[in-house]
Amino acid sequence: MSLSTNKMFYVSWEAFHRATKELAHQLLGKNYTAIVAVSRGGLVPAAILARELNIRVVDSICVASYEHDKQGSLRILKDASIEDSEQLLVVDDLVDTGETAKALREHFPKACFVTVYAKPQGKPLVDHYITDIEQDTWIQLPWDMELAYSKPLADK
Ligand SMILES: O=P(O)(O)OC[C@H]1O[C@H](OP(=O)(O)OP(=O)(O)O)[C@H](O)[C@@H]1O
Ligand SMILES: O=c1[nH]c(=O)c2nc[nH]c2[nH]1
Ligand SMILES: [Mg+2]
Repeated sequence: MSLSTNKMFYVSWEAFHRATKELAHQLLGKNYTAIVAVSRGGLVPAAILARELNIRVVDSICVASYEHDKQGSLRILKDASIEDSEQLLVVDDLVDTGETAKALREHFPKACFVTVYAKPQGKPLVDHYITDIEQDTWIQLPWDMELAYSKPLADK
């Protein structure tokens, strides 16, 4: 979905860290040996999961999506050098329409695909996620925001 919605779900750094650690709990003991972060949004949860699961092999796949192009088209700007396997975790911050996840699943068919947030349309494409978000809601991630003064209610 696009940012034209006015329903927002604001995520603080702490909330993001807490949710990603919860994701790490779900994945603990499954013996994943490598991570591919889906850049850019997947870089932050990938670092947290790598630390919690003690995974030291971390790579990235850099993608760009086209809004006006046909559905499902995703350009790979830089591929990962890690081979697809059942021990590979592919990490993104969120799944929305599922187009990114769909393309990456085709790219890494054996891997486990995880996100922190999932909207209904994209949910069937992820193996693990933590928080459900409504389809018409925009997730405001902490790296896209800054602290700002807020007027008292009485002055608004
Ligand atoms: O399920 P979808 O509809 O495909 O949307 C999900 C993707 O969109 C966002 O990335 P974006 O393409 O905005 O780029 P970024 O990660 O570089 O910010 C997000 O990080 C996911 O990768
Ligand atoms: O920051 C973001 N929030 C979202 O809800 C979203 N959906 C796709 N891409 C997104 N980026
Ligand atoms: Mg992304």
